[in-house]
Amino acid sequence: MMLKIITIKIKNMQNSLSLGYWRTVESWTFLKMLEETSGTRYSTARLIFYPLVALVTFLWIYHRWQKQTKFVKMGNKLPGPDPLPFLGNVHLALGKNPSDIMKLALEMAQLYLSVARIWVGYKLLVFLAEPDDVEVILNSHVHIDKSDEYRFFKPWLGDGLLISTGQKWRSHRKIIAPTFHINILKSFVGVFNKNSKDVVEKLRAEVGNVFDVHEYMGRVTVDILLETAMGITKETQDNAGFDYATAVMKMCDILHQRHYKFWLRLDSMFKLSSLYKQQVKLLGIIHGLTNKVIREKKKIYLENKARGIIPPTLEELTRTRNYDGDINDTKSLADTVFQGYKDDLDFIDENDVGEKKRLAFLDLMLESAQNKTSNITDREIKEQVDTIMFEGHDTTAAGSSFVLSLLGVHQDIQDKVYDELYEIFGDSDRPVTFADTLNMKYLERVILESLRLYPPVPIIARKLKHNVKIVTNNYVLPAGTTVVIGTFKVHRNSLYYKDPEKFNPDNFLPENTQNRHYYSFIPFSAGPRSCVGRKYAMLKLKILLATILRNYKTISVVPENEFILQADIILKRSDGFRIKIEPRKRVPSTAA
Ligand code: HEM
Repeated sequence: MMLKIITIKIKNMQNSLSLGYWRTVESWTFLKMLEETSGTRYSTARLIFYPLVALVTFLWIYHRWQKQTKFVKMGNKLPGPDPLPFLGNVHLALGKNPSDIMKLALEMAQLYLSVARIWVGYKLLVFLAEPDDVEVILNSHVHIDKSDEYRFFKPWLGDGLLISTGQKWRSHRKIIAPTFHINILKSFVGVFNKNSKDVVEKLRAEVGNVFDVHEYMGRVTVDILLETAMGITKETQDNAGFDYATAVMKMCDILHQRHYKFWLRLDSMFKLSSLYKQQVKLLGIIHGLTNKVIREKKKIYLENKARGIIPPTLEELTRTRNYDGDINDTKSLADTVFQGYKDDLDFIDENDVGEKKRLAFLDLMLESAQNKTSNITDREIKEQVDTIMFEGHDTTAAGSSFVLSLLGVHQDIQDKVYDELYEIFGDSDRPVTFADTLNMKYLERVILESLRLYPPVPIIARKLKHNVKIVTNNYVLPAGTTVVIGTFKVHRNSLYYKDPEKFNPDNFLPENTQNRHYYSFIPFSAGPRSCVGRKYAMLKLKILLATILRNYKTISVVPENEFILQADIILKRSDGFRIKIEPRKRVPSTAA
């Protein structure tokens, strides 16, 4: 019915447009007659009418031409709401805030199921939610180009790994992926522990209060990244970490506004807005920190080099060694769940990095640039540092905040998590070891289930270079289409999850995962462009959450169906991750 009304409206509009055109022509002809009979020149009127007629004619011809092009014809074969001339479906998002947009996206998802297309002007966006279709795109080595929208990140992340493409992306991924090798990650366990204990201390001030736990998670994830990925110790950090985390959150909000307020998509319009001024200021804070980090690390590197202390080269660290039977010991539940991703991370782990010496991501990049083992420039290093700091921080901050709020709602599940931790640690306060993390099987299922229902990266977008046939109805997506993979929707498919809206960690019991479509669970994306930080994130989340949950019980002040989700670059709750905490007594949940 609604569609019918919209179609009639469009037809009326088209009629009135062409009527408008003829009226303009009639008026102009009338003006000419008047000029000829009276001999007077209506120059002002001419100045207005002549360009107006030209403009209306041009727009009309352009619209008719666009409608006839193969691209538009192919796009219109896909299911989706009827578009308006020139605007496409932009009007659907007009005047909506991020929470309304999320609601609208979910309504559209209900209506169009597996494939939905919308037009933003004459730009075609196709939303995919079927794992078979998602696999066609993500598993491809051809469709690796990010969509145009990622250009909004450029002033911030430059050509970092997240947005670069082609040879540059390939060569940089080859340098960066090994810096997340499991042996290097194991050496971060101490830092994860230390920072997790710090946050437990800070949280003591909140006992009895209702507070937004995301603020604490944002801060601790930045601290951990500075120390692990950048090699900047806590003692040398100042308040910059907090300012950085706040600036990142505000930047994400600006970028998000540029996605859905279509006038801000134009650089010229954006530069006139107050948001641009804010962006310049925020980038000053963000780049100020990354520049400082790189400057200091480079100085230390050169001083060490002068004293003959040279870290091993990347080649030495990633030297291939025969499989020695040691690998299975490091495999966690998540590694089994993600084994179908066919990315380069497992391959790297199966090739030993040699010495298990702690080397930060930034050390490795500096070392490889200094030793000329790669062509990476100082500027490129900075872009990668900005990318890792962004990708590595906000995602895990949201991920851990969702787990803590969900456990606050589902007390029975929290009891099971705590009992597993009690079984591993008893009433001791000892730090978590890497081996302990392999025994946190239930906690791991809770994390995976939380990533399923509330994936921190709710959409992934690619721009197609060629026509692509997908599995659903053999639809063909034309070259130039922006494909949007709605992770949030993919994860809530009743074909793969029995009660898809229900928080149920048993969805990740081995018997439930072994025959499931790999692409029905893609919180870290999949294929050649999957998240390089996946193993880092899972290890960090386990240690951080285990440490918090050994010390506190979390209580949510709102039920899960009242979480207000915000369609942002990173999925968040616009009502805040409000919880309460109570100190734990360090006895099994039944005794408590
Ligand atoms: C729960 C935590 C995390 C989630 C859910 C997550 C998710 C993702 C997703 C979905 C992508 C693909 C984005 C796209 O194609 O548009 C991605 C890419 C990426 N992630 Fe993560 N991520 C997490 C943590 C991390 C961490 C801790 C790091 C680094 C320390 C990291 C570094 C990256 C990088 C560099 C890329 C770009 C990879 C490429 O294009 O080759 N991520 N992540």
